[in-house]
Amino acid sequence: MIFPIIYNWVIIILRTCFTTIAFNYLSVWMTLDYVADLMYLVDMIITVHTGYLDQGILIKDLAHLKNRYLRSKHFLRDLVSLLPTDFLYFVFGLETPMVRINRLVRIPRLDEALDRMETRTSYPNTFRITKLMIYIFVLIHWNACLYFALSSYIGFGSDRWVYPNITKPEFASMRRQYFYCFWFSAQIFTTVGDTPLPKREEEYLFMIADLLIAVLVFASIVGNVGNVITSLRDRDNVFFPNHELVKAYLRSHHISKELRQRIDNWYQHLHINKKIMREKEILEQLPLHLRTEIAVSVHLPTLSKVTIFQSCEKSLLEELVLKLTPQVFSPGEYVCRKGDVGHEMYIIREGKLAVVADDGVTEYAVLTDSNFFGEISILNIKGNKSGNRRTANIRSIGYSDLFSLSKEDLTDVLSEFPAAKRHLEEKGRQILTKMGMLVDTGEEKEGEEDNVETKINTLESNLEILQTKLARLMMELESSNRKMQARVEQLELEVAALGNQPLEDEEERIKRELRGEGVGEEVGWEREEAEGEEEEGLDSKVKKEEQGEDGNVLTKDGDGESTKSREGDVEKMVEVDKSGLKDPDDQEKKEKDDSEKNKDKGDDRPGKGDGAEIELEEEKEEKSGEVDSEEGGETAEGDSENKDMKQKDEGQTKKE
Ligand SMILES: Nc1nc2c(ncn2[C@@H]2O[C@@H]3COP(=O)(O)O[C@H]3[C@H]2O)c(=O)[nH]1
Repeated sequence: MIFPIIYNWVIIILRTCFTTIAFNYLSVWMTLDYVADLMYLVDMIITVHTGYLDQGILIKDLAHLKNRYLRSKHFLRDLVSLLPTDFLYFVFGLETPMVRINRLVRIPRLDEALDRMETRTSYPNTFRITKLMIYIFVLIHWNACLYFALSSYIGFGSDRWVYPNITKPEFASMRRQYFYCFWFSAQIFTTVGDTPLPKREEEYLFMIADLLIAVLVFASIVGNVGNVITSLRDRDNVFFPNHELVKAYLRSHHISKELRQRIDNWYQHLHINKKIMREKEILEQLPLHLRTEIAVSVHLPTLSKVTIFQSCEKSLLEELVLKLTPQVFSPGEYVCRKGDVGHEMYIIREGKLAVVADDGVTEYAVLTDSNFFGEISILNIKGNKSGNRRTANIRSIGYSDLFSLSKEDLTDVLSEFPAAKRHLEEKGRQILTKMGMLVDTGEEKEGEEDNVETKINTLESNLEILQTKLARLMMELESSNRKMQARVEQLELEVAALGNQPLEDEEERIKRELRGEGVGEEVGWEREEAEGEEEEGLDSKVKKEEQGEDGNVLTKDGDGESTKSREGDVEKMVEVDKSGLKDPDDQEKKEKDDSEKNKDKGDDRPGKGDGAEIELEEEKEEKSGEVDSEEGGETAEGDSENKDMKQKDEGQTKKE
């Protein structure tokens, strides 16, 4: 649309005012006219098919788009600009191209096109200046055309102000006519003041209008050019630090000429080699992902040449690239000095640097592009005698273009990429060994540390096992306490109840009772109930602990070995606990066995009616005897078992 609109704006007025030009190239104008019209038409079709965003969603439905366009004011404007006014040629003749004046109303579309170009172009300032030049040209061109038309109206050569007589050969040519008028018009607008004085009122009016345009419109256009130039300078200021300010500062503080010279050279180097120091600031407004992409495409080639980063994953490089700060060092300048505390490491982007002795002359090594240095003092290498202090002086030989990476950023990145860390440390260790600044216990210490770690882990798991055991033992203790208490209470009751019986009988009964032979149904049952309750409680507790949430309490730490060993422990403990708890079937079986045993033995203890409970009691006692003897070894069986139990019972009674 830029072409047809500018064409119409320039040519229609030209052809209207300069009739010779219009007639001499009539066929050209006619062709171009209809090409421009065709473009106007195509533009309308394209506009109908151009989707738009509605709440972030691209609307592409043709019927909807058509409807929207037909209802918009743009459609009216486009339609007016394409009305076939050319038919008026038949009325006014071909010498009146003014009939096409409606083509000019498409001008807003030109603005739109230029705005879009401005946001897309990589050279916005050049574009802005070009746009302004076009506007100025069109303005002067219109003025020139009108001047010629006015001169024609007043009469060529009738006074000094108007265009000279075109019958004179030197003013007759078409080109002369146009150039003269354009020059005259430009002179008025720029208010150079070298124009002939107007003679007639029309001439005065023309001059007044022109001067007003010059003051208001032209001045604002020229002002815009000024803005463009200022923004160009601002751009430079953003790219490069403001040298003028620094210069003024140096002068006001009477800085030595030599230092000032060095600073000037540094600035010159930046400008000549287009070194941009404020990258971070410039790209700050972009979202992070775009910034990363830019930084990666700009700096990745340098980074991937650095040995330590060659084998690194892209993600590490991407993380790293955003943290790099560009720095430029001048010839002879020290990047770091031996003994200083290290805060950052450096990657050489371009330039040469020397590792120099303290005398500043002896060079131990020269570091070039894609090398790095300054890592030793920030890596906390074990056994490094110099700690966090620089181990060497590094001096820039020429101008050096470096990337610096702060200690914090490096630590952050390396914590996620241990391979790169090892590589860096290895290189640092090599240098330190060469210099004799590494305490060789570094490796052993590492081994020791590993050892200590394993020990701590084992201790921790053992502690857990012990805690579980302790919990179980505590529960058992509590349970036996309760048993004892119940028993004592029982005995007290019995003593009270039998208070009136003869002392000898009483004594005999208590003795029997203490031996665990029981005194009768009631007591036996009571005791059994109490114990049963306790056992049930304990049983469920043990089961709960045994199973835990996932069916295995001891798999919590995910350590296979320790889990296994602890499982063994649990089994033992469960056995221990179960010794006091009976499975009903087992109990029945055992009861039978025991009664048979008693029969065989011809035991004179009370028969089934009285003795069943007492036997149960005994069994329990037996089991608790097993608990006690569990850790000691095997449980005794048969008679010996009973004897043992009796002894134990006696012991227990004594305790009571
Ligand atoms: N000490 C020493 N440092 C070197 C040598 N070559 C390169 N360097 C680097 O110089 C850097 C000086 O600062 P650091 O001690 O932090 O880390 C050092 C190394 O990265 C060398 O031969 N000796």
